Amino acid sequence: MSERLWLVVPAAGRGRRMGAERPKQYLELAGRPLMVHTLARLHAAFPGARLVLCLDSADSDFDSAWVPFADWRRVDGGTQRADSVANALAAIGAEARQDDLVLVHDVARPCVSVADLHRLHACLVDEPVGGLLAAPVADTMKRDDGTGRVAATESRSGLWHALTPQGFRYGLLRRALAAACERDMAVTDEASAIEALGLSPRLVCGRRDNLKITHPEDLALAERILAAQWGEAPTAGEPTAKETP
Ligand SMILES: Nc1ccn([C@@H]2O[C@H](COP(=O)(O)OP(=O)(O)OP(=O)(O)O)[C@@H](O)[C@H]2O)c(=O)n1
Ligand SMILES: C[C@](O)(CO)[C@H](O)COP(=O)(O)O
Repeated sequence: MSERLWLVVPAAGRGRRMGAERPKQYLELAGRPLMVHTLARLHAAFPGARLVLCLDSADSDFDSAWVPFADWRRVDGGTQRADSVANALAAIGAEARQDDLVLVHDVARPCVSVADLHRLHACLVDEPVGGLLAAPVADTMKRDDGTGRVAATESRSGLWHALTPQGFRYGLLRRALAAACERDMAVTDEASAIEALGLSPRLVCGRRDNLKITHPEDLALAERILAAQWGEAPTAGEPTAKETP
């Protein structure tokens, strides 16, 4: 299969659950804007990839000097995450081949390890359906009764947390997102759009510390994760040592 790799980074969210004065991708994390960490990790893993960065059209915080990729472009985000990703795919329609691999990674996941990125890519190179990084659920699962009390304990067997990146062939992913949009389906990740076509994306076991920064307390946790991954207090520059799980 083709070796051309596209990276789509949805970064057009407003960070409402974070409740900060600016979108969370611009908050400081270990001395740098959160987005810088995410882009640095992706670049460390795939320096020759082509990047498509989805940004809010009214974004005034972004600085193009943060982008380490030689081949990159900015596209406007959409109303939902899936709309941002669909815009990115439409923007590269004239260049992308149907079987090009597209990895979609949330800007809000700055702790993704280079080892996981490489493992996912290796698993997807000859995988026509595509797949995603995911982590098996480790806790006992409760269902609530709607009043704040437990209605039932659910089996965790076979349950996984969906992480990113999620990687699919360009043509398949574009078709899947268009079909989901036509059916007005709420898709919170790429895999669910592919599943709606009757296909089964591959689950690639990833590290649990590939945290999606969502709530205020996640920032401090992510700083500790980055420090542990680097094996030292975080400083400027590329994360290198102790990246392999
Ligand atoms: N219209 C949107 C909504 C989200 N995202 C991106 O999708 C990822 C996952 O979304 P989430 O964590 O929900 O981010 P926000 O939408 O920013 O957060 P919130 O839902 O709390 O507002 C983030 O990288 C976010 O920037 C996007 O590109 N376009
Ligand atoms: C894509 C994703 O990160 C997988 O866990 C997630 O679905 C996006 O988060 P959201 O909060 O639903 O936008």
